[in-house]
Amino acid sequence: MSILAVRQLSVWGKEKRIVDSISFDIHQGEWFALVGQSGSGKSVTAAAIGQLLPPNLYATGDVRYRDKNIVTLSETAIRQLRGKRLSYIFQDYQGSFTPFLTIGRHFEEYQRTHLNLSRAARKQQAEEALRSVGLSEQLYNRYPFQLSGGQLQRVSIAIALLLKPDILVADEPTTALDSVSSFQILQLLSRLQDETGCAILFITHDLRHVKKYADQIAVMNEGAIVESGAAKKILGNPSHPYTRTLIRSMPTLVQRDALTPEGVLP
Ligand SMILES: Nc1ncnc2c1ncn2[C@@H]1O[C@H](COP(=O)(O)OP(=O)(O)OP(=O)(O)O)[C@@H](O)[C@H]1O
Repeated sequence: MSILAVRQLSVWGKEKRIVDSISFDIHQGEWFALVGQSGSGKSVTAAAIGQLLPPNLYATGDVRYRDKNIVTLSETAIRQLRGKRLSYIFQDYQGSFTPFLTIGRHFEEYQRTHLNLSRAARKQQAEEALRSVGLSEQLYNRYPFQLSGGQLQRVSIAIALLLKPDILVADEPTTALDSVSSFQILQLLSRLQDETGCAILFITHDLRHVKKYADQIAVMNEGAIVESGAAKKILGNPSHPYTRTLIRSMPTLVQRDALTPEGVLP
């Protein structure tokens, strides 16, 4: 059974339709990748799901989470859902932090909104969460500027997973990181997904990440989904010309695939 069922979701701007009646299902514990070139509508789709669109855009259609259309939930209801059941991490992790608040205060704000815990329990929970993403609990008292990009993205993951959501929306979470940090963040997400059983909606234009981690993919082009299904099948045998072009534009993916088991080109 799907945990999130997206049906005929469209996103409209003033002058045009940006996302064009797309449908897909995400199942419990699944890594679902939404892929496509820059500007194809991935981020707007992710934002529409949690009612995070900027004011000049609006969504129509159905996004079912536990039999509720969450696109039409009230502001209060969607706030409760976001964070508790549906969490987000973003490419721009810097933007998620307030420079003059410590890491601990960022946890606190989140905990106070969603939980009823004593101060000591909040601190203990935050320190455990920091350790779960491979960070020292000493970062609790530090300010965002004292952490590296990779560390800050780890903190946002720790906060996003604090309440054990059913779905984590990860919108290009590694784009702003160097390749070593990106690799570590993806490994971390994969481990935490195994541990928590959450589904991940992973937004990316990098098919190398998809190849390694995704169970299912949907390929977006100009606001529409042109092809979707099991990641292995689509990457191994794409049927849509756009998907084929996307795969061809990833030289390392093609080259690695083209190598024989001995590591040479046939
Ligand atoms: N606030 C906005 N107002 C008007 N148009 C917008 C707005 N935000 C995004 N768009 C347009 O919607 C389209 C899809 O943008 P979106 O950010 O979803 O693409 P994307 O596939 O996520 O790209 P990227 O990989 O570069 O993040 C683009 O043409 C973009 O210019």
